[in-house]
Amino acid sequence: MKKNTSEIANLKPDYLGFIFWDKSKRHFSGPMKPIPHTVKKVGVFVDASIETVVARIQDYDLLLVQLHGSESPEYCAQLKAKVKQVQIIKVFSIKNDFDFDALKPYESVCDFYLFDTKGELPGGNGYAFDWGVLKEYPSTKPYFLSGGIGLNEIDSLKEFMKRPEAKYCHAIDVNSKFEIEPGFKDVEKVKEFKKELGLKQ
Ligand SMILES: O=C(O)c1ccccc1N[C@@H]1O[C@H](COP(=O)(O)O)[C@@H](O)[C@H]1O
Repeated sequence: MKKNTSEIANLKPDYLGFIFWDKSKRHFSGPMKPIPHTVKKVGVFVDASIETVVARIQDYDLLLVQLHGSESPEYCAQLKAKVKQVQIIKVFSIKNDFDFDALKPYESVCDFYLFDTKGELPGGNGYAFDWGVLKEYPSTKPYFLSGGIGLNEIDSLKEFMKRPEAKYCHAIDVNSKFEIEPGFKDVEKVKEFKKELGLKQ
């Protein structure tokens, strides 16, 4: 599968994700080219064993892991105990509404939340959820906003960022809406996205 990770890394995003779920069209394996040291590497996993996650962290010097499956709070705590320096992003998928009580057991065992759209796949579904749901966000933990975000969402993103519920929005996560084909991103589109949002080029 063709990938242009280096070109995207050269745009200096804060984070760059590598998908280690082997059923994904974007599954990453093999050698990883060096990327700018300011770009934090994130490993994306779906119900992988702790041993597998630890092995990938060591293989690729991952600084964060993004857990897209039904990983329990105990799983997160065990993982954290093994790799203390690695930050954990626990993903929650939202359809029309969301019971924020589900976050409570994760408050002390992960570093970030990520809100994605519930779909057929555990991630990478390519469509957005109604961010209005986040009006009820009860936590002060920083979160990633994700799920089908593309150039068409620029205006609504700008509106969202003005709302109180965006206070703890730490990063905007993009994926399939910027692809020419799975795993191969459109560099010009990503540049445009950054420009439209007033982010450093
Ligand atoms: O992209 C995938 O194939 C994937 C598979 C399994 C788990 C997560 C995956 N992608 C992540 O999903 C979110 C949302 O992506 P999209 O914008 O809806 O395409 C993002 O964090 C991807 O890295």
